[in-house]
Amino acid sequence: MADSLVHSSDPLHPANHICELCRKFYTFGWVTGTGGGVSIRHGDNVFIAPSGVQKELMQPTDLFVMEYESKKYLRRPPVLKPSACTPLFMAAFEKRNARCCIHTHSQWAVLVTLISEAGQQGADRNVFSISEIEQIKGISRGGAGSDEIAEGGRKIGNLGYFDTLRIPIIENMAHEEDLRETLEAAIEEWPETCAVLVRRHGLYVWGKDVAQAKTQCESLDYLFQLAVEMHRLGLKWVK
Ligand SMILES: CSC[C@@H](O)[C@@H](O)C(=O)COP(=O)(O)O
Ligand SMILES: [Zn+2]
Repeated sequence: MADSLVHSSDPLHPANHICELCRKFYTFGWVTGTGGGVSIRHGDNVFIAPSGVQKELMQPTDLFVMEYESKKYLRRPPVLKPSACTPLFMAAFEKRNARCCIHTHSQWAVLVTLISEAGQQGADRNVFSISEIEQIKGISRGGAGSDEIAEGGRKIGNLGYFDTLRIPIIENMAHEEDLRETLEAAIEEWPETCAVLVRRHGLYVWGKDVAQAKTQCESLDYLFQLAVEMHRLGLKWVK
């Protein structure tokens, strides 16, 4: 029974999808050296990678399956432990109703947290901000991604070219799971963000589905790399 939870010929089945995404993300330098990972909430269950493994070599049978409501594991591969990122993935699922959360160790993400820490791109060292770059339009307000205007007139959907993208930065801790409290606080404080940067560590980004989480992760990494190059050229991130 437990193995049937991860056996499917459908490439978009979460067990297959997580393995395929990690193989792809490895080529971007996002999940190398066992760092990073992907979790998908599908139906009543959450699919989670094991801890300390080469994410690019995972097989569907390596995955943990947790029942979302009860938080009970329906499938626990022998010997392995669930990813240390699990509490952080769950924070995105619980606080933003996300269906996919990606954690990268992107060097571009780390570099923008270091430049911000040095205060060389604006006074607030705990926020990455950038404006008037076309790729900003690839980022949703809060991981919603719809184009409607929410009740009460609060804009949702994606940011526009003339909007300033702001991503909160939290300080790294000795252990991944210790980041949960500050990550949750950042999600609460920044209702429009779909991501949180972890200083000297990487990025957590989520979406209403895998496609939105993936495309936002790609857009953010593009913006982080551009920001580093802009900094090198002495250009300001925010006009
Ligand atoms: C290179 S160790 C990286 C880990 O400490 C952590 O930051 C991470 O991203 C992956 O944790 P894991 O428990 O292996 O899924
Ligand atoms: Zn990490």
